[in-house]
Amino acid sequence: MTWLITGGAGYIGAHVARAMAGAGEKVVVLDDLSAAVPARLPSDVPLVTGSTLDGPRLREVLTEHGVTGVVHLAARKQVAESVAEPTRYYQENVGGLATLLDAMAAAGVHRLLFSSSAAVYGNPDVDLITEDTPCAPVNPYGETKLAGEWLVRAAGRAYGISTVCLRYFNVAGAAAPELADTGVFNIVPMVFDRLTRGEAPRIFGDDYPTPDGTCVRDYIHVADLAEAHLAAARRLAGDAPAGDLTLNIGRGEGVSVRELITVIGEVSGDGREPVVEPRRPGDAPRAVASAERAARELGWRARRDVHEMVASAWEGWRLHHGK
Ligand SMILES: O=c1ccn([C@@H]2O[C@H](COP(=O)(O)OP(=O)(O)O[C@H]3O[C@H](CO)[C@@H](O)[C@H](O)[C@H]3O)[C@@H](O)[C@H]2O)c(=O)[nH]1
Repeated sequence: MTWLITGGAGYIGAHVARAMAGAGEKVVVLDDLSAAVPARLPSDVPLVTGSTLDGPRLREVLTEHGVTGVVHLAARKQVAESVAEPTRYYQENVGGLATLLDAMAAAGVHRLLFSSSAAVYGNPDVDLITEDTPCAPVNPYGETKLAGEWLVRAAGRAYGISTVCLRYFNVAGAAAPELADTGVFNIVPMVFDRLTRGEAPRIFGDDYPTPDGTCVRDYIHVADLAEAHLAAARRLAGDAPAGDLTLNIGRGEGVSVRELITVIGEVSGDGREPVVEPRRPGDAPRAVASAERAARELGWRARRDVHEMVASAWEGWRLHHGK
């Protein structure tokens, strides 16, 4: 197998590229460098600069590198931006995927791993979200991921492509400091940012129907997530056809905002009391995966806990922000 990883120079992509290359898989990365740190990639992984919207370029890369499977992560992923610029999200996330699927069909590539999101579920009122929980996304970002899954399955049937869709829950941490997320869009870097400025962390609402009143999420270490990709890629490459698997990728364990901020205080040595602010529009009280199907289908389970996520993210934060 030779795997093309689209978006492979981004935060999650570089972890996947390293995990797959480190496990002996042959890997090529395609990235438009819009959110990339190319130095994240191992030196023996070729980096092709290009967009998944560019069909001729995609066909060229698939053919020239003898690609036999694709791990498609290239996408825009900010919820607020998707609300402000929905057409861009549909164009890049759904249009880019359609272009990629056409190129794969033309080049005879029959295996695809698609990066989806827990955002496809919206705000379901359940204790554990299974893959059969109805999908009802509440923002354009989640819609593009759900539409992407539909397209993946339809094209899989039409073109004979085996597919796996991985629905990531809340990704955090870093496998090495230089691989850390440089964006400040999710709770862990947002709290680090506040502490670095000498400000109290913010809790967006403490009147939710949860044990401590703050929102509960299923945080997953990006190194575990990368290992899930490796397991899924091997499943796709194996003799037993994968068909069209759809899997939650989480730990199956809920952690509240207040609990997470306590861990961040312990790790950073700055345990100042958070301030409670109004609820952030659109937040679900609880979003926790059932991780059973992934365990059954891939023999994969997350191994790293929240403390490890926060500690590794903090090392990366200190490297990038010179603290
Ligand atoms: O300073 C902060 C930042 C966040 N939060 C809360 O922390 C929780 C987690 O927030 P965030 O890290 O922004 O993640 P989510 O809103 O859960 O969304 C993430 O996780 C989803 C999958 O579960 C993905 O679809 C999204 O793209 C990704 O941003 C939410 O309840 C927020 O209200 C705070 O209380 N204070």
